[in-house]
Amino acid sequence: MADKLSSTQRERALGGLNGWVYDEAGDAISHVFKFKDFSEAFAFMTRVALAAESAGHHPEWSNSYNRVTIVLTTHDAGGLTTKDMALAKVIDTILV
Ligand SMILES: C[C@H](O)[C@H](O)[C@H]1CNC2=NC(N)=NC(=O)C2=N1
Repeated sequence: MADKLSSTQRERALGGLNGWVYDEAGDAISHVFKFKDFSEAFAFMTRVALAAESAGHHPEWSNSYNRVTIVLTTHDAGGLTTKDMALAKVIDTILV
């Protein structure tokens, strides 16, 4: 199982991501994505779902019309790990 990140590791990893924010209470990172419409939002979710499944690491997320909120944390470890940072990086690349 992946180890929880130290605050130094976390800040360094966050610096390499695009627009993710740290939630201290949940020891998680989150990002609210906005799209043109539901179709675009759901297409994004489909791509993230496939990437998550192949990584064996899954987001907590919600969707409302053109908005997708993603929260990443590692349940098995009880907080943020490299798996969350790696999935966030993949999600960033899906967006471009
Ligand atoms: C057995 C399986 O790999 C684990 O249950 C994985 C699946 N996806 C997961 N996703 C997340 N976000 N946290 C986990 O601890 C986790 N565990």
